[in-house]
Amino acid sequence: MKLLDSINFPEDLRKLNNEELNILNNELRQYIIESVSKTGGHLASNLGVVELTVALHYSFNTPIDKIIWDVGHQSYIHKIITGRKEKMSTLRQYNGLSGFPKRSESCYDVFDTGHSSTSISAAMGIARARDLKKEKYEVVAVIGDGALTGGMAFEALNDLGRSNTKLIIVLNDNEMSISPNVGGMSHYLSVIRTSSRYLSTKKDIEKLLNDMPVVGKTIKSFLKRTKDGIKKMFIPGMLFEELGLTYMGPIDGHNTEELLESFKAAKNIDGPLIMHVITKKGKGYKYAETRPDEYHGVSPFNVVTGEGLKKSEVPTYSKVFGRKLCEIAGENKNVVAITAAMTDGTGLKEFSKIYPDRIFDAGIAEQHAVTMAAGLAVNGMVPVVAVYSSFLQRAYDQVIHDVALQNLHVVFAVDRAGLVGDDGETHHGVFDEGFLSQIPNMTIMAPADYTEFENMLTYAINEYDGPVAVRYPRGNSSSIINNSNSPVEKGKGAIVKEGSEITIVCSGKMVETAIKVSEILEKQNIDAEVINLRFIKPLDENLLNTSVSKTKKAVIIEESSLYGVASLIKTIIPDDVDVLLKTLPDEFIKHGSVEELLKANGLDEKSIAEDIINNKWRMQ
Ligand SMILES: Cc1ncc(C[n+]2csc(CCOP(=O)(O)OP(=O)(O)O)c2C)c(N)n1
Ligand SMILES: CC(=O)[C@@H](O)[C@H](O)COP(=O)(O)O
Ligand SMILES: [Mg+2]
Repeated sequence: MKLLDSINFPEDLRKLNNEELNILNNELRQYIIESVSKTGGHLASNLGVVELTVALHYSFNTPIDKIIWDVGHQSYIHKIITGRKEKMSTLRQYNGLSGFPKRSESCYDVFDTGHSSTSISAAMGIARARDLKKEKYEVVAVIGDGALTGGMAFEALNDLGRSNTKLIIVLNDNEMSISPNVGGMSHYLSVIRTSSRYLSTKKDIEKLLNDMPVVGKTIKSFLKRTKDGIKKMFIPGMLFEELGLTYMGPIDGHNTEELLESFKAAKNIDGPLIMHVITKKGKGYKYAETRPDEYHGVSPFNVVTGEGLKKSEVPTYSKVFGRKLCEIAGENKNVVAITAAMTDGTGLKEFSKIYPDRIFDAGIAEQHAVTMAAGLAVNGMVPVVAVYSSFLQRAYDQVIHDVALQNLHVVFAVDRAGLVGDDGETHHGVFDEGFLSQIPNMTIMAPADYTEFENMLTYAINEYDGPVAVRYPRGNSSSIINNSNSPVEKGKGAIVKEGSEITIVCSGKMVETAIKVSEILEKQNIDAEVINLRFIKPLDENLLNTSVSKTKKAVIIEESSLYGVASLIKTIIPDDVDVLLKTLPDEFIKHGSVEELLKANGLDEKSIAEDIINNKWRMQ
């Protein structure tokens, strides 16, 4: 019988003594390794917060006291001990548990997260509402050192510091973002981490200073001159103190006793407090401990060897992007790459090794990354911003205000465009076609295969001048599309398959789907023409209207939100043409495999063909 068998909710935890808690922590760690080895997910981050999560739910009266998890990828332990242990086998699967906190899943999930650096702002809102309603409970934001590099976190700290709002921030510092953390804040935290003194509160410091035997004239005059100056020498976290928060730490995030004592002390400190907790990402699993970046997000793996169970020889779009950018940068010395803490995910690892001086990791700071790119462009460089579609949402005004308005040549490599699958609503890249199309001066391309992808990257970087985006999906593709090697010309699409009865309009990954649809239709003696837009903006209106004027029926297929480019295309098709829109609905798409989600939303080739055959047409 394992202790974990009797643990389902936090009240079960609170019956345990410290020794039992330590046993439970070990059992939880093994449980997570086994479970995530089957489902995949965010392993290293969760291994690093086992003791922290148990101590939080032990110390705070959840769900009355509220815990907000920044990003939320590290909330698996939280989910296990808040009634969802048995459901962990459904993690990130269609109709299963989300990989992030979801209010719809549990009252213990206080705020939905997924994108970084939102927890302090959300916690402040929750705490301010508490105070306005004269309610009494603790509000705790758990934020990682990576997430703390996000601009929103600084905005919230600035507001919090002088607000005197009772709020506890637990800074989970493991020196890692997905890759090793970067930036001045990360350096500042490392200075504190390495400080030999474990000073738990400011009061201890003042006691230390008052009891300090005053030795030597210099120290005495120095003491007299500025007590704060001495504090700066001794007290870690003065940056936070000067912002108006009480700093506690550094605290050993794997020492349950120290955590419990610290949380107990924290409850008695008025106003905003930041607890600097030191943890190890990947703790307790040797592969994840030694390679926390590789084990940040994992597919199902063999626990003994640490090896992934699924291996594909076909390179991903990200891999093809990184390889092509290295080639282009070898000839074009003005090319620089920019990432917002996603070097590995965007395929820039090779680039960072070959051109270490020509890549800039902004931290989890997409807004800064985009405007820095604008600065690089205005001063003669050709910046390539590699960014996931959903994370680019964070920098929408920067794209408009700092890049497009000045018509600067910034290249956006928009990765994870379209459904991403397991990460769900917060991470699907289904809005970028819409939100980028609306921006004047913006040009948008979507490759249908790797040949087209590489040609579009070369065109965007070396031939084009102005704001330009190339959007491409998560994962890999082995499709080879007819005409994909024809020269890239601004606003020019291509006919992939001639037909006479129906025009199928599509771009990117959907071109392969459209070809499969046309093959199903052919068996029903329906002759379809397939148009590969290639350019989402500007659209090839001539090609489009020539084809639809011939067939008088158009099916527009886009793996984007309904009110994206498909709706735009519909407005330029003549009124006498029947139009069928096959897009994602105007709602947030949950998690699941991409195949399941496409099918669930009628975007698999069979569903599209059936709609056409069943004549689900809709006049303008
Ligand atoms: C706006 C945004 N940009 C990028 C990401 C991708 N991302 C997810 S977790 C992560 C690193 C988080 O580091 P940290 O907060 O230190 O958490 P840890 O994994 O170390 O526990 C990043 C960059 C994101 N979720 N949101
Ligand atoms: C939690 C987070 O936002 C990232 O870890 C994201 O899950 C990475 O996505 P990919 O797995 O598509 O790189
Ligand atoms: Mg971290």
